[in-house]
Amino acid sequence: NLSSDYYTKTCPEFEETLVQIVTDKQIAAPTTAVGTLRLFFHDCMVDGCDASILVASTPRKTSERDADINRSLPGDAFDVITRIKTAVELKCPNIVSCSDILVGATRSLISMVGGPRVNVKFGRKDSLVSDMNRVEGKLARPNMTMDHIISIFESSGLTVQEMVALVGAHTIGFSHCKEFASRIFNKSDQNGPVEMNPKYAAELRKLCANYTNDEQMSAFNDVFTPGKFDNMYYKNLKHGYGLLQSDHAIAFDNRTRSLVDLYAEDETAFFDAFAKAMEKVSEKNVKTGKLGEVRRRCDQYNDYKG
Ligand code: HEM
Ligand SMILES: [Ca+2]
Ligand SMILES: [Ca+2]
Repeated sequence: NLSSDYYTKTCPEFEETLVQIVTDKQIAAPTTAVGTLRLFFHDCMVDGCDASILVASTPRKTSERDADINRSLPGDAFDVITRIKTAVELKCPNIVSCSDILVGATRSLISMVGGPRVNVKFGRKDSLVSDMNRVEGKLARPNMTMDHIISIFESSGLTVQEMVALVGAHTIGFSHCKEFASRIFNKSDQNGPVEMNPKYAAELRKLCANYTNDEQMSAFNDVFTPGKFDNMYYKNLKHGYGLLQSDHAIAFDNRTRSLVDLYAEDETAFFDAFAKAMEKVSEKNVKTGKLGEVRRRCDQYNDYKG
């Protein structure tokens, strides 16, 4: 039921408005792209792309966005979606869903930071549910085993190949020190033939020396080209510049190594694979028809009584 011209008749200004706002926001706040890409991924892995992650908690119910793993999602990502929704509601009220806005914004931001053109379709409805308890087990964590991480992607219908391509998103953005502290402060989880580059590890120890007091401290996921969507992430892994334990591990696991080699050699192969996998993520399990609604506010269901 999704289509690329879903809003052509009902909201012809949707795309132009979205691109304008996304562009202004990314220039004013350059971390918008990374935050929005992660927000998209965390929405879509939990019950499909349905803006379940945008709903605010109420005194009665803690929503997805307050699940532990989602707490670090940056405000700028939520903000760009709110801005687009507000502008689009003025032009065509009650037509464009929040889930379509999140998907469209992510697509535009990826190409703004140098990534591939992703062809996304529209027509998703927004969820009638957002529950922090639905998040557990659907998103991988950096210190999980490769078996566990693969099984999480597979239970969402994603292959090992798609997983390796999607994690290439770590070519941009940051991770807080606590996400990789165990790797740099006690060498407990080095599990590849290549260890973390010692100079890199020393720099990270310096950066994160005070991380238990200063929880905001974070490092670039891709130390060489942190703001550019390219295939540098895969090149880094092979030389011990992977930041998270999970990043490092995919370069040396038998099931994933050859794909890392391919994407490190051939950026076009990575871009094609990333775009295809992202399209798949954006379409799986989406709600259409009566299974959802077009929210008037992205952070509230339409029947919200306060
Ligand atoms: C093995 C699977 C994955 C694991 C274990 C993982 C884990 C993480 C962690 C721990 C962070 C740091 C969060 C923080 O400290 O604020 C992060 C950041 C990020 N992740 Fe992943 N991730 C995975 C896959 C993905 C995928 C598939 C995507 C998107 C398609 C993605 C997109 C991002 C982005 C863009 C950031 C940077 C966010 C920012 O700078 O605000 N990740 N990831
Ligand atoms: Ca969702
Ligand atoms: Ca990069």
